[in-house]
Amino acid sequence: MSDTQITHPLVDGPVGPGCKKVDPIVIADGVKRQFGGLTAVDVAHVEIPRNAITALIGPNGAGKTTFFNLLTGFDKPNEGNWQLDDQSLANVPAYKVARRGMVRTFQLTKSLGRLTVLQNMLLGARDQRGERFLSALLPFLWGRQERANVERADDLLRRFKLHEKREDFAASLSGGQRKLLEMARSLMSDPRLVMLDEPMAGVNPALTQSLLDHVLGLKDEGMSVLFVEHDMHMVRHISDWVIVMAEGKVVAEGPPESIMQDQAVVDAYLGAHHDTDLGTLTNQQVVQIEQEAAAELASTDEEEKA
Ligand SMILES: Nc1ncnc2c1ncn2[C@@H]1O[C@H](COP(=O)(O)OP(=O)(O)OP(=O)(O)O)[C@@H](O)[C@H]1O
Repeated sequence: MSDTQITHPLVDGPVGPGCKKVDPIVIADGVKRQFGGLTAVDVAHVEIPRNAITALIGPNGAGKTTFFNLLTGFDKPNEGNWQLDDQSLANVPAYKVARRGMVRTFQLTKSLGRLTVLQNMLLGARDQRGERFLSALLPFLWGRQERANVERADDLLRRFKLHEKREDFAASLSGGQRKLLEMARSLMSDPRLVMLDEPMAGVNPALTQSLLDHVLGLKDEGMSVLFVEHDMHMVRHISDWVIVMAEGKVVAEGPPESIMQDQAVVDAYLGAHHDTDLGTLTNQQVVQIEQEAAAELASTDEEEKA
């Protein structure tokens, strides 16, 4: 495949794995993470474009989540460097990475489910002055900050149509509403780069469009987005750029329309089933096909018994 011939407005030079971007927000070099004998991540060089929506895709076990965890300080690499704008983030703990503007959504776990929606939002605030020594001595500072945080939380909850649920336990939200809350919470700290981990997982079709619109809205507000997703519908429809990982490495990158045709991507995803159209087979369709097959089998069984 002649990657070297292709150019793109986001890219400085030829398009291909590890290509330089015109205006990168993140640059990572030589990032490696091993678990025992397994090399989960081995990224030689990758750049994330600014003010664009970038999808990180790849088969199960490709190292996407591990790479996410490394970039955001939730895990430590064996080696490697990366920076957000001019600031190196290697060995910076997760809470400081978030303060510097790179925020990842984190799942609404059981314990967070026992907090209200509003309390969850306040957990995402950048500057929890009430916890600081000086603020403990000067409680009026705390009060002012707290009010500002609640105001911001309320604004975001209105925007994400969760305001009526403000005082409800987060555990009572539907799968899609949880995803919206996770996204809204990440915006509490005014990030420059929002990292979304499988934003479509468990979201029913009624909320899909709303979620997609919210992600597009982040870009309109000047943020950059990096998301991990298996749902090819989402990847195809909202991403400006797609990075493909397999066996810990970046094996392809490019705009969605051309990446879906790329032989390395087809190989990584589909193995021998090359003639399946990657772009049209979404997770929901796979579930539907499986359900139809199960129903078909059940009815065949019934007929045989009769
Ligand atoms: N804490 C860990 N201990 C040992 N092995 C791990 C650990 N975390 C991840 N791995 C391994 O590292 C590899 C990459 O896993 P990772 O979860 O990053 O892949 P992924 O691309 O996100 O996969 P998926 O799409 O299934 O979520 C896998 O082989 C996985 O089993």
